[in-house]
Amino acid sequence: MKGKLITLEGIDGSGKSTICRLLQDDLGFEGCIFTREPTTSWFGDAVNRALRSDTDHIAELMLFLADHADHISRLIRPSLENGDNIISDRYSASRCAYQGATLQDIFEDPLDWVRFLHKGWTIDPDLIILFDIDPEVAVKRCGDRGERSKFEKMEFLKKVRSNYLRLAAEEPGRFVVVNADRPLNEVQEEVFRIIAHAVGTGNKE
Ligand SMILES: Nc1ncnc2c1ncn2[C@@H]1O[C@H](COP(=O)(O)OP(=O)(O)O)[C@@H](O)[C@H]1O
Ligand SMILES: Cc1cn([C@H]2C[C@H](O)[C@@H](COP(=O)(O)OP(=O)(O)O)O2)c(=O)[nH]c1=O
Repeated sequence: MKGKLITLEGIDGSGKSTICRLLQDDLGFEGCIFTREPTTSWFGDAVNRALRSDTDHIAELMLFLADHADHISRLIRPSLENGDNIISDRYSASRCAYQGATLQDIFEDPLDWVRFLHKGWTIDPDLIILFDIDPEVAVKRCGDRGERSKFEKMEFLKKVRSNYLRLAAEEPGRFVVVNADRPLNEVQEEVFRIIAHAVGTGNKE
């Protein structure tokens, strides 16, 4: 693999998509490929359909995994082999953190189980930027988005956040934890610097 894979992670409302848009608009990162999970393929459509209904949590996980497998074979692997750098708004850590929370009544350690399900076929990111924020702040930022999604409930997001922090603690070499509860320009400055350093663009914005 010649390119670098960088993923942006965090609870809903942590500011990932906003930073992703800013990265996409910045000339310093114009050589990067921008992508996301859930993807925009029909697998991603199926995932979004599951998210809008009361789909069984195991079934939902399997849809997320199918979307991930398709994402890897169609875009991630060929792009990395081609030497392209990739920035993905959510990736496998979202599954460990979110499904590690939805499945907590079924498994003793659902995070570990979900992580295991990726082994042997996924491509691990070179760098995971975790946008860390108190769910109270993130939910306030989302306004009425909070009413619509079952994933934007406070207690649930607290569990998701703690799962993310556990992942980061277990793999400190791969994760960078960014305090996302700061003015946008400060978060942007830090994230741009981290990514520029990782992909070697020389962009110091
Ligand atoms: N640093 C920030 N400070 C205040 N509001 C922010 C900040 N970053 C993003 N927002 C706002 O918070 C909301 C959620 O941000 P978004 O980027 O969609 O989060 P995510 O993609 O992580 O769910 C948006 O309305 C966005 O404009
Ligand atoms: C990629 C992924 C997302 N999700 C959740 C996080 C979000 O609540 C929802 C949709 O993701 P997304 O569209 O990225 O939401 P947001 O922009 O609000 O962060 O799906 C999982 O539960 N598991 C996963 O593997």
